[in-house]
Amino acid sequence: MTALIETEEQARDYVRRMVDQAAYDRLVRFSELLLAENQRQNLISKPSEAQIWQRHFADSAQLLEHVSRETLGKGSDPWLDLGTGAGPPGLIIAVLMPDMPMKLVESRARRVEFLQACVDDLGLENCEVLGDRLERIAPFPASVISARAFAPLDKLLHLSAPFSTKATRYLLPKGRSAAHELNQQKSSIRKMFHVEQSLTDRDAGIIVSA
Ligand SMILES: C[S@@+](CC[C@H](N)C(=O)[O-])C[C@H]1O[C@@H](n2cnc3c(N)ncnc32)[C@H](O)[C@@H]1O
Repeated sequence: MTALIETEEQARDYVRRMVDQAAYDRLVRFSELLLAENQRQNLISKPSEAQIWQRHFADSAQLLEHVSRETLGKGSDPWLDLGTGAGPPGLIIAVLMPDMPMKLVESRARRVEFLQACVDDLGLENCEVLGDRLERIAPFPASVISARAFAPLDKLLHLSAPFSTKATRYLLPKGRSAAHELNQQKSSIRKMFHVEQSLTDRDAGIIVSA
């Protein structure tokens, strides 16, 4: 198992090892855009500004440990990220996997504007921002559904069900509540998911479908 990522330097190294120079440069540019916009709207917590690689970029990038990158890419059903907000994890994944069709759903207008400006600035042709509530978006089959800090697990599964197929992989960073949230579900749901250790927080987990 990859060692826990405990510092900004380790987080940068972890992400850097995953990407080529062009993608790494895009992430550096995105960090600048995010920090600048965080002065205008509340996108990420102030304490996390100094830990952007650990708390946001590596925390998002680690989701790729739980998918088969060989089977995802051009021609795949889209990866759907719910409630993308400031960008994590969907926009970071879009940078890391430039061939993967990404759809980022976000309902708040100022966040949608920011996400779209980032997509344009970074030239992310694989990435579409869907600026509406998830409930109002026409369903499509998603190869992966990710969501960080979006909704409680039962609500999340209910809202995302129209986008889910037998082949859909759920990747749900759930912080410290992961195991507890999963244990609260009925047994048919519990059997479909398990909890993976987060690499960026020893007490956090990622709920992953089988
Ligand atoms: C707490 S933020 C998390 C943002 C980001 N995923 C992160 O981890 O930093 C949750 C986001 O989900 C969006 N959201 C909540 N319910 C939504 C819905 N039904 N449809 C689309 N977006 C929604 C909110 O506007 C907000 O930006």
